[in-house]
Amino acid sequence: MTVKVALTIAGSDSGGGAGIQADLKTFQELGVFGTSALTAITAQNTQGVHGVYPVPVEGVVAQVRAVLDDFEVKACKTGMLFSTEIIMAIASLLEEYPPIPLVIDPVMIAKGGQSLLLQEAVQAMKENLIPIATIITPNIPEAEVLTGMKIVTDEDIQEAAQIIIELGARAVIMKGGHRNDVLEAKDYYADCEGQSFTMTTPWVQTKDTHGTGCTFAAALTGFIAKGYSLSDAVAEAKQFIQAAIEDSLRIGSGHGPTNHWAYNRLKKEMH
Ligand SMILES: Nc1ncnc2c1ncn2[C@@H]1O[C@H](COP(=O)(O)OP(=O)(O)O)[C@@H](O)[C@H]1O
Ligand SMILES: Cc1ncc(COP(=O)(O)OP(=O)(O)O)c(N)n1
Repeated sequence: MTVKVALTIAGSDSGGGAGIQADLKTFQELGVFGTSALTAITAQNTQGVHGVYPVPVEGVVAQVRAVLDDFEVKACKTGMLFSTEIIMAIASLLEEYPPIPLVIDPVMIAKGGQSLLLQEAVQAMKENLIPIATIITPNIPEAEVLTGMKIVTDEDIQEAAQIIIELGARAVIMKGGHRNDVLEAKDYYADCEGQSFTMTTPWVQTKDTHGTGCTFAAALTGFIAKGYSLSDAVAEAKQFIQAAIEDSLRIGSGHGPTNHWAYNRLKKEMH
């Protein structure tokens, strides 16, 4: 069996629920060998982000280059990118290598309201990174920033998805975790070939949702690295995050992390 390798380019969450830590835990659970390039260190726990310390751009580039020069990376994910400089450097670096499926989680603001992407960097993300994305995974507030439109209804979600595809992404999944008006966790997938579908799971009443977006995008990246089609990878990632939210770990005093072991536990129970 050949081990598949995935790369995450993201920030560190000292609390272990989001960022690089969530990505690597998720890759591990999927049997994918995780490699990483840190863009920033955050002092973070379940109560919030207490400090952000960006890595110098040459350090980010050196990490990505070290991984890509040595491993056959099957899928790459970006998370917290923090600045225009880091975004531009990563976009041009990735173009030096043979194309790798690229999952962009356009991380902007943490649950506690702290900024993980400088406002001025949004334009660089739209112009330089989204056009090379295999799939981008915005939550509703991120999709509002990327499209400049207010998103309330299902029709708004579909319209915003089209705008994001027109920015150059091959596919988009609009995550529904920020919709308070629904009893279901509804995510909408659309791609540049005209395929679209909605994935719905029961809404879990919990405050332990720290890192849901990172974990979902990491699972998607892991399944792509394993060779799943984009639509199958999205569907399986949805199962992964649903299990991780349902089987809460109840650690920390604020918004606790999701349970990265839960998907495999559930699979074992089913067999
Ligand atoms: N309380 C919940 N119950 C079930 N699924 C949820 C819940 N909150 C978020 N999700 C799911 O978790 C994934 C991440 O969504 P979201 O929380 O919107 O991302 P982000 O962490 O980037 O804000 C999506 O698949 C979403 O539907
Ligand atoms: C280092 C780091 N990266 C990303 C995030 C955002 O994670 P997300 O999955 O969107 O979850 P919440 O922060 O919204 O709970 C982060 N917090 N830290």
